[in-house]
Amino acid sequence: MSDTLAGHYKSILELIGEDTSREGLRDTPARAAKAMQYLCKGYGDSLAEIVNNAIFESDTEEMVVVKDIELYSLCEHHLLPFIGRCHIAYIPNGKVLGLSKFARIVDMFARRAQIQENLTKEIAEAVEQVTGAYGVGVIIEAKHLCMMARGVEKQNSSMMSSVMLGSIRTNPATRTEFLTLVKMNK
Ligand SMILES: Nc1nc2c(ncn2[C@@H]2O[C@H](COP(=O)(O)OP(=O)(O)OP(=O)(O)O)[C@@H](O)[C@H]2O)c(=O)[nH]1
Ligand SMILES: [Zn+2]
Repeated sequence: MSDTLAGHYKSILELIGEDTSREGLRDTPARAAKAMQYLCKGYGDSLAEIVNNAIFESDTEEMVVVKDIELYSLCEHHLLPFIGRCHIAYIPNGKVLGLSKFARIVDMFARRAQIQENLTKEIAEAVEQVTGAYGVGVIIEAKHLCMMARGVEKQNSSMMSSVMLGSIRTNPATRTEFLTLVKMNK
């Protein structure tokens, strides 16, 4: 698979007018293949393996927020990176999830070809599925290289997307609490 991918990168380099035998490019097809496989490694992950049973009993029913989780993803339209931060809130229902697992869930879905809206939804649904929480909220703020380095070339615009599920969706006070906690200390 790696060799096939490297072969395709070699063809791409030739098609853009490069000389693939020059010293600087000799290992580039193999490197690029490895990098692309890394950027897309989320396809190989499963939620159960990622979570690794790190779910703990707890009687807290107060909102937990994990914010500013960096994310690197690939826009599925141009295969260019979009880069940003993800904020996740949930209201536990008898169980809390190991802290690092939120970042692992973000990576599992970000490390694929994505659009931001679907990424946001997939993270929210995974957190809901794993925790059985009363409510889940996910916000992503990201900058898309396809809008910065090419196309409309807008350097300062960013995209915000959100998905609220359960009580965070239906209870306006809870939703406001999440938004307030995300904005704190910014
Ligand atoms: N909604 C959404 N759109 C995205 C995302 N990433 C990239 N896009 C958009 O996908 C669209 C693809 O539009 P097309 O007209 O098919 O492609 P294009 O000619 O390369 O578009 P331009 O970027 O406008 O030059 C563009 O408007 C991109 O900005 C994303 O995560 N969410
Ligand atoms: Zn794009």
